[in-house]
Amino acid sequence: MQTPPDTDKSALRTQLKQRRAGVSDSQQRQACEAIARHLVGSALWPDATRIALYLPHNAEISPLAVADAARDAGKTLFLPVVGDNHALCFKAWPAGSELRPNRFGIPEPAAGGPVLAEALDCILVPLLGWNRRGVRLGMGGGYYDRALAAISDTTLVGVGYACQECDTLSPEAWDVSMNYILTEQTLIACD
Ligand SMILES: Nc1nc2c(c(=O)[nH]1)N(C=O)[C@@H](CNc1ccc(C(=O)N[C@@H](CCC(=O)O)C(=O)O)cc1)CN2
Ligand SMILES: Nc1ncnc2c1ncn2[C@@H]1O[C@H](COP(=O)(O)OP(=O)(O)OP(=O)(O)O)[C@@H](O)[C@H]1O
Repeated sequence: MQTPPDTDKSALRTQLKQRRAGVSDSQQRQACEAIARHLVGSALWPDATRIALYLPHNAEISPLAVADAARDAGKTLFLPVVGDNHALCFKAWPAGSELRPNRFGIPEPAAGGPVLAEALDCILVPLLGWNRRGVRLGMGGGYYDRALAAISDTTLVGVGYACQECDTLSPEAWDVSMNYILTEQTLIACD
C-alpha cells in the first residue's frame, strides 16, 4: 500500500482542522450530548467498566457528557498522560481529583500510577480524520499509535465529527484501527 508523503498528511490535517473549526459552539454542545446518548444506548456500554476518554482540546468533540454518564453508572474513568519520547499512558480520574496541564496545555491527572491501554475495557480516542474502515488521523505525534500497539481485548472507539470523515485516508504500517467510530450522528462498527 502506498504511504502518502508527510506533506500530504500535514495538508490533510490543516484541511480537517479548518473543517472542525466550522462547527459552531451550539453544534459542539449538541455533539457532546449526542455522543453520550449513542454510546450509553449501545451494546458496548454495559461491559465497559474501565473507560479512558480525553479532555477536549481546541474544537474536539467533548466526551464530558459521556464522563458524567459513566460516573453515574459507577464506572472508573481514566485520562491520557503524555511522557517523553511520544509515550502515552493513562491515569485514573476520580471525580474532583487534581489535574495539571501537560506540554500542550491539556489537563492531566496529577496523582496516581500509570495504567497501560491493555488494562482498560474501552478507550475513546480523539480523531482529526476517520473512515469507515477504522483508519484514523490524529494530531501527528504518534502518541495513541504507540500506546495502543499492544492491546488485544480493549475496545477502541474513535470520536470525531461526521464532517471529519475522509475516504482517502490509507493506513500506515503502525496505525492501529478503531473498532468503532462515534460521531454526533451515530456509532459506526468498523468493517
Ligand atoms: N484532547 C486530547 N488529548 C490528547 C491528545 C489529543 O489529540 N487530544 N493526544 C493525542 O495524541 C495526546 C496529546 N497529543 C497532542 C499532540 C498535539 C497537540 C497539538 O495541539 N498540537 C499543535 C501544535 C502544538 C505544538 O507544536 O506545541 C497543533 O497540531 O496545532 C495536542 C495534543 C494525549 N492527549
Ligand atoms: N508504534 C509506534 N512505534 C514507533 N513509532 C511510531 C509508532 N506509531 C507511530 N509512530 C510514529 O509516530 C509518528 C506520527 O504518526 P501519525 O502521523 O500516524 O500520528 P497520528 O496517528 O496522527 O497521531 P496520534 O497517534 O498522536 O493521534 C510517525 O512518524 C510514526 O513513525
